[in-house]
Amino acid sequence: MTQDELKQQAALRALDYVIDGSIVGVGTGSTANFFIDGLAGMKDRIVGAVASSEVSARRLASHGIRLFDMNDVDDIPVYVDGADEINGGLAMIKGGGGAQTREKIVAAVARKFVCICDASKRVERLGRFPLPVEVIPMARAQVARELARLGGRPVLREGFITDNGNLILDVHGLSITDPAALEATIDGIVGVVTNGLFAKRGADVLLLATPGGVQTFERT
Ligand SMILES: O=C(CO)[C@H](O)[C@H](O)COP(=O)(O)O
Repeated sequence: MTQDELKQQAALRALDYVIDGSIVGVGTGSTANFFIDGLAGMKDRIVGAVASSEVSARRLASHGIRLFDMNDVDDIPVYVDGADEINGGLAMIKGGGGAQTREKIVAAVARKFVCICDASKRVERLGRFPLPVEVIPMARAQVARELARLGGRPVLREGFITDNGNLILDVHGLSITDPAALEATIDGIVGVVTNGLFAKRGADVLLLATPGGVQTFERT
């Protein structure tokens, strides 16, 4: 079974969590794309969706799914998104697609975060995947110095501008022993918009697609 087939299996299982008559929070990435395509098959049962990126918004719209602005929405029962890494406590690294800021905003409002992944994303310890940090352009060098002081090796994502008009520094080599503490520390650096650690607001449910089937894990 290919990685894409596994991603699709996890994504389609997440359709079971969609609540009729609700506005669905939708993530970004190749796994989220499979979810969007599946959601199209039940679009008459939902009110619409809020997207965590322009690219997901376009894909939702292409299926005729009604889009809502986050500022007009105060209840999102379920948010479905992928991850770059997820640990046993359902803390994640996200932002491989550079969308972590909007993803965090939608996830913050959502009552339930359903993470959809193929088995390669499940790790014992977060940090092999470089941590994406969204940075205000004029603060790039200053933030890079601070991240280096934390033991990381920040690398500018060349040619990439976020949906918010900012830059991404991908930070290699961080030792992430306490994801929530590091998330707060990095967010405290002046000029950082958000970082890709989702520990304060981790997933509530992980749908992990393995060759043997989709396994469900719930936050305890
Ligand atoms: O955080 C993300 C985008 O910012 C994605 O969820 C993450 O990069 C996983 O992507 P994919 O489903 O393509 O493996």
